[in-house]
Amino acid sequence: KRISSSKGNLNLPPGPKRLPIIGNLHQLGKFLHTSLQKISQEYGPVMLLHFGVVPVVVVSSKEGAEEVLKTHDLETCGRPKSVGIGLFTYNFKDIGFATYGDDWREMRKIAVHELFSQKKLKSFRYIREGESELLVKKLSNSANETPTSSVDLRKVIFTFAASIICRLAFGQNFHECDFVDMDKVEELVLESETSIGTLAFADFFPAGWVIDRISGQYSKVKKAFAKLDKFFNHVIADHLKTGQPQDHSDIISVMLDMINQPTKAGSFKVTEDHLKGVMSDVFLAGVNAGAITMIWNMTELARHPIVMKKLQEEIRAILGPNKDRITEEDLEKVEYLKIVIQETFRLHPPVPLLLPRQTMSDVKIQGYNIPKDTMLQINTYAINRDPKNWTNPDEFIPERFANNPIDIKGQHFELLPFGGGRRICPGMGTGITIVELGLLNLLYFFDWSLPEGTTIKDIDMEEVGAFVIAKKVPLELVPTLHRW
Ligand code: HEM
Repeated sequence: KRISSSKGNLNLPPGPKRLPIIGNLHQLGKFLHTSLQKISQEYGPVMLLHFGVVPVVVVSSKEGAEEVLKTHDLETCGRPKSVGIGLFTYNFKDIGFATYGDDWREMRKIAVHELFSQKKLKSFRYIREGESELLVKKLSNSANETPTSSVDLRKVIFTFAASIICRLAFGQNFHECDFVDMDKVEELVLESETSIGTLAFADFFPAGWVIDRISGQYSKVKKAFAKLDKFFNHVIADHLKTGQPQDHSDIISVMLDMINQPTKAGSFKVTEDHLKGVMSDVFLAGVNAGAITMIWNMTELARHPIVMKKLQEEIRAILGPNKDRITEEDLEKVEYLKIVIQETFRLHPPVPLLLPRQTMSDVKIQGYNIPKDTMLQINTYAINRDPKNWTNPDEFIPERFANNPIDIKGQHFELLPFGGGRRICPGMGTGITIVELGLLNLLYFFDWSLPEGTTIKDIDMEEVGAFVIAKKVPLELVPTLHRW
């Protein structure tokens, strides 16, 4: 659908000139968030581009984000239907890419009730604390090796995040499970994420599907999806095998029950696609974003030894020496850790463009007319580094958040790592707890150094990803058990 100002007197946002068919695709580099940040520095905080023939309005200011996510939340909380995304979302039957409406509302309600409510958050505490102890045990073994060697923190952290998410959402204890190799879980997540990126982008090329098939991309994508789908089938089969229909202990059992229940004509009917759609969201969004957040935190700390030292001294002074284990009560005490995480979210928002929105009626954003059915992207990466909002925006300075009311919960539009409005991340509480608990364990029990012969300059900061942006090169650090 084209948007043009020729009909009526629409005050459309400015934007770079586009070419026929490909629109502005040729002006976009490898990463959308950084390319769009650069273009917005020339064309302003609300601009109109064309991805192929699809018009896209990009918002890169705090004020614009507030207008979209607060003032016009209801008019803008649709999701564009990218054909490619349909595969991994089981035909948009998930939560993240579901069209705004009754299905989305029902699915989100089930997820909040079964996964994210305060009650569930409390009752899953033993899972998170237990997995943290395993994390410490595993790293202690590496730290005790002589000569000392570095660990691949990406692997360790992904396994930690995946074990927690899969136990609380899928009721699956991966340490005792024979159908998934925990050491390869990060491969499964990252392959799927890359595939989703390929698919989402292929949509914008007029002959995208054809090009993809020729280049072999599509077969890779299909393989990644088949692996993920097989994993979900195993989890479901496992639930049916142990089948205790009255035991509503996890979201899978609850949804399986709903699938089998008769429903009144016209009312919402849960199907296997809905179940797998939610599994896909939880597994990919939950594991990936949480693990990546922890990795970026450890990366920035490794690059800033003074901050690392201050943080570890503070944590150890507050918690006291020789603790056997960290509990979630400890999280309340470690203020400096919270602001380090906040500053890392600012510099490395794991989902820099949030998920795309779509206007459901004509709206005005920052005085510009945005017609119905227009795709909207909020560039939080650009907002997070906007000198109008932050001094020395490219520097890692956690102290900027000390005695500062700005938080990450969607009410402060200059910092939106979990998005905002009605499509705000429902896993925010779970995500924050996993990240804080994992980092607190890593930082209380271990001292960290760079592998021998390397310096801070060798830490590679290159990014990779589509919707979720990760550190490309795994982070290798040497753990040493802290001696009191
Ligand atoms: C540090 C961890 C996490 C970060 C940074 C994060 C970030 C985000 C962001 C930015 C969005 C898009 C919000 C928007 O469009 O305004 C989102 C949506 C979503 N996230 Fe998260 N997330 C995290 C953890 C989780 C976890 C642990 C889960 C589930 C287990 C989860 C499930 C979802 C779902 C289902 C949506 C779609 C919501 C909707 O469209 O209604 N996320 N997340």
